[in-house]
Amino acid sequence: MSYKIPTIPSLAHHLEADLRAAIDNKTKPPGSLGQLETLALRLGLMQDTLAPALRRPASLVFAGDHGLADEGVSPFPKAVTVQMVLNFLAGGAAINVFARQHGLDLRVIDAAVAGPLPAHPQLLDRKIMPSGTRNALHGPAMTPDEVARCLAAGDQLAADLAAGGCNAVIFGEMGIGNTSAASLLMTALTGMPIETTTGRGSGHDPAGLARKRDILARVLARHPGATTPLAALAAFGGAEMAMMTGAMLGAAARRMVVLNDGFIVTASLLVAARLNPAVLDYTVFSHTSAEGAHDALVKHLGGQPLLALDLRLGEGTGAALAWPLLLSATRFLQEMATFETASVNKIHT
Ligand SMILES: Cc1cc2ncn([C@H]3O[C@H](COP(=O)(O)O)[C@@H](O)[C@H]3O)c2cc1C
Ligand SMILES: O=C(O)c1cccnc1
Repeated sequence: MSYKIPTIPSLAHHLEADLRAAIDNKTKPPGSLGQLETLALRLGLMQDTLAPALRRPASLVFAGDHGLADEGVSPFPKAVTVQMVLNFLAGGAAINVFARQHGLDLRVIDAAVAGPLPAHPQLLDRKIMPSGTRNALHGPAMTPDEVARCLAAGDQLAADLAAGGCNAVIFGEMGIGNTSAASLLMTALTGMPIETTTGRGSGHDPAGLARKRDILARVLARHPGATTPLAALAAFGGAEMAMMTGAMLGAAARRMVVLNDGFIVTASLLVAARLNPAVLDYTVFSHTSAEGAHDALVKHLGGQPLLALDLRLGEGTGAALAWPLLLSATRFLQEMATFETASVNKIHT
């Protein structure tokens, strides 16, 4: 299987002055809607229009298991991945609640969940590895071919969503052990030390965190050559992360908004940005996670998160919570009166 890194179109910079003027002509002091103005401008540049609009948003939870979870890098057992996927399908997880609240179409993508799953209208079977990734302490988590298949499946997912009229993707994930994969990718690709890139994940105590760091240092030492994006994905995984990387690049290639989430989604974005930095032109950073490394990674990528709610859940919950702010950005631009239409004085005479 070969995967071609997609070309991502440049932002519509020719519209920048007109968008700025449209925003400044609304009945408010210039700049007073702060980051919402920046968002409105960026959405116009992404969509190549003076009237950006968000259509058929999709909330995607990419799920996969990690062989490294067998080493105890997570305080929770591997089985929780499949159990949580069933919970998503039953509508009982946090992301289900927020997706319902905001009218978001929720889909779970099985990239590598260890265990059979029932057919379900919200479940997309894209299983690349039926038992999850391999244990990165003993060898590569994935083969280069498995990585390519994940990236291609992610791209196809973006293509299918675009064909259905969707122009905004809300990224989320589920996979016990995937904060470890995220930390390993971050260290391998940025050079930041394991102490900086590794946190409590789903809730380690200090002793558990020390053990996790020790294991991750041993994994890193096992893969000294894994410093390019594709080599790092193969060494550390996970399949759900590689699929997100492919879907992010595919979404940006189709001028869709990439709504980023917490630590694991951002590590997948780091890989995407190393493959094609233009993906960041289409990315909105939804929140800063309480997982300490997230802040450092967002800064590394130059992101400006909308929310800081001390979330440390994943699933796309931070992105779903930020969604109405994106809607507000498009709606003030569409619906607010201008100084002229509302006969409001613009300058002191
Ligand atoms: C019940 C439960 C629900 C979750 N939903 C998301 N995560 C989050 O925690 C996991 C990563 O943390 P670690 O690397 O420590 O395993 C991922 O599945 C992430 O989505 C959950 C974790 C648990 C336990
Ligand atoms: O930041 C996140 O998304 C996160 C942090 C800890 C555990 N799971 C997810």
